[in-house]
Amino acid sequence: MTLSLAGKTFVVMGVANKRSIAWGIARSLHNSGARLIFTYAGERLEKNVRELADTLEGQDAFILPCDITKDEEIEKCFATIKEEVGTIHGLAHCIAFANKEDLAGEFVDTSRDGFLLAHNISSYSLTAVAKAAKELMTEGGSIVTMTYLGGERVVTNYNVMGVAKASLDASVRYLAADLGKHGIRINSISAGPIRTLAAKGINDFNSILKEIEEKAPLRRTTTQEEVGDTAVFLFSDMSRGITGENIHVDSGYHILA
Ligand SMILES: CCCCCCc1ccc(Oc2ccc(Oc3cccc(O)n3)cc2)c(O)c1
Repeated sequence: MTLSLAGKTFVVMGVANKRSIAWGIARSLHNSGARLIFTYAGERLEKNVRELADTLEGQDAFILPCDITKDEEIEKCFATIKEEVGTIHGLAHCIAFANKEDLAGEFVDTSRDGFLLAHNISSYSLTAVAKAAKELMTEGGSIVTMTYLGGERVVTNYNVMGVAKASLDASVRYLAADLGKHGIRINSISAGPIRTLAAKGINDFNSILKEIEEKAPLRRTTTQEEVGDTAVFLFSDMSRGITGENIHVDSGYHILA
């Protein structure tokens, strides 16, 4: 058993720029010998993803759009991937969104639309994508999604995204129960805060980073690289006995009261 992913193909969903967690996962996958397929949402990101993919030596990345809020788009995206490569061996789901006004103030004030939007993009999209990807995982596979501590306990300002992550975390367990018989594992990585484009939507983000540097057991914040390396472990045979699990890559912060 090795961490090598040579000869295997993985779909990475959610690269926005070089600071994205999805890009950290893509780089670790590439360094482990994987072939990569990138999907992005919104034409304006295609150039970013192409430029980043071109920096991966010897990687012949396939890049295509996928708006995960539309079932027909997901179907078309995976039909295209099936034509291009036939079989995939794993998928990284690094997609979430909530309206900025729902990431501040009090959770009790969340609108119905804001609640549904956050759950549609940040939680249901995993189930929709897993259903489509399952058909291409003819040799089994491994799915990894990104979650956060705010789905396990109250983190100020995380609000509706925390409730959506709780839904995502439960989805990982129910999907693991369904997909195991097809040789498909599904797990989550709970990453400590990283300064990404998404983090710009979080009020007072800097104070959280400072608190982590002062209090986390490892006394430092989390990097895209270490999240990427844990993803490679979850995509590799080294984690063949693990499904429905969540691994905290957060310098140990979650163990503190
Ligand atoms: C108050 C919590 C501090 C630590 C938050 C760590 C974290 C950072 C980014 C995370 O990902 C998102 C993704 C989308 C998102 O919604 C956004 C992002 C930017 C603008 C906007 O209007 N919505 C909020 C967080 C995430 O789930 C968790």
